Order: sequence, then C-alpha cells, then structure tokens
Amino acid sequence: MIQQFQFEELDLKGAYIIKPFVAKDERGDFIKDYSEEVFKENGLDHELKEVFYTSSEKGVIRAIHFQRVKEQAKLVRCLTGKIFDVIVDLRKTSPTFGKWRGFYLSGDRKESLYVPEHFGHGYLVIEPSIVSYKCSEKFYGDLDDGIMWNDPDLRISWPLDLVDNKIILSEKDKNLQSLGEFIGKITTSI
Ligand SMILES: Cc1cn([C@H]2C[C@H](O)[C@@H](COP(=O)(O)OP(=O)(O)O[C@H]3O[C@@H](C)C(=O)[C@@H](O)[C@H]3O)O2)c(=O)[nH]c1=O
Repeated sequence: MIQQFQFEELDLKGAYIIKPFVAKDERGDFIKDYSEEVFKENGLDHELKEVFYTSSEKGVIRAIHFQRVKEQAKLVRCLTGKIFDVIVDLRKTSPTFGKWRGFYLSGDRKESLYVPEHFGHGYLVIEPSIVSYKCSEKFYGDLDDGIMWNDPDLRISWPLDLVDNKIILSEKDKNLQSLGEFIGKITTSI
C-alpha cells in the first residue's frame, strides 16, 4: 500500500495538515515526511535549518512558544504516542489573529502539522510521546518567547480530562506572558 503526500490548508491561512508518503508492506512502514521538492510543488518553501526531538510524559504541556525576529516555521510530527497540538495565529494583520486551533497528532496517524512563521505553537501530551520538529530557522535563545498555556483571552480548550487533570509544566512555562501583554509589545508590520 502506498500513500502519497497530501496537503490540507487550514482556515488559519498558511498552516497545513500534511499526510506523509507511506509505503506499507509485510516488514512495516517506510515513511517520508519531508521533501523539499514536493513541499515546493504544494506552495511551501520550507528551508530546513534544524531538526530536533522532544520526549515527554503524559500530562506535559509545552506552552505556546515562538521565536521573535528570526521567525521559525516548523513541521511538527508526533513519531510515537499521542498529543493535542495547538497553533495560534499571532499575525496582527491576519483576519484570524489571536485564534487557536487544536489537532490530535499521533504515531498511528503519522500526520504533520505545518506551523508557519508568526504562529505560536504548543501541545498537551496524552500518551508518552516523541515529537519531531523540522525548523526553517535556527534557535536563538535570546529570541525565544511564549504565551501562557491558560491565557484568559485565548481560552484554549485543552482536553485535560484525558490526562486526569494532572499537568507538568517547565519553570519557564509557569511564568510566560499573556496574549494581551504580547500584543502590547508587537512592533512588526505582519
Ligand atoms: C527549542 C530549543 C531549545 N534549546 C534548549 C534551551 C533549553 O536549555 C532546553 C529546553 O528548551 P525549552 O524548555 O524551550 O524546550 P520546549 O519547552 O520543549 O520548547 C519547545 O516547545 C515547543 C512547543 C515548540 O514549538 C518548540 O519550538 C520549542 O519552543 O533546550 C535548544 O538548544 N535549541 C532549541 O531549538
């Protein structure tokens, strides 16, 4: 069985759910989740600068992160386990500015989420998971930024019942700004 790449653009323009190429046979799966050429054919000029992985326990929330100035587009895939992945449109001129969308990503479904530049990104870990990121810009620690996971304006409906309401946050993520504070600091024209 062969499944070709499939790209579905979301209503937050520029963001996509992407089904990878999968060749399944009696040995298991062959999965290709990035091809510069195929991405270009589908309108995504995604230059690859860094790839990294996180492993997380059930209940971990990695909050709504982004990188200022040196904006990073990210192709995010849950390799094993299951997560509830959230993107937030932080482009102040966008009709969907300040809107969030959530998607279940899992090792079984194999889909990637394409997170464009000027978006926030975070997730809740439903089952112990390994998540991969293919980034269009390298990491700059001093430009690393984020918004609190439980922001009162964003009102993200995290499925906390699936983790028995027990969450694990980094010290950094316990002290992030609100969306309102972030908006007060926006200087870009995008
Ligand atoms: C993200 C990142 C972190 N680091 C370092 C900084 C720190 O010492 C350690 C852990 O970093 P953090 O606590 O920021 O990791 P984490 O909270 O997992 O941050 C990630 O969250 C998700 C939601 C994203 O979208 C990612 O882009 C990234 O922001 O790794 C790098 O060296 N390179 C990187 O690209």
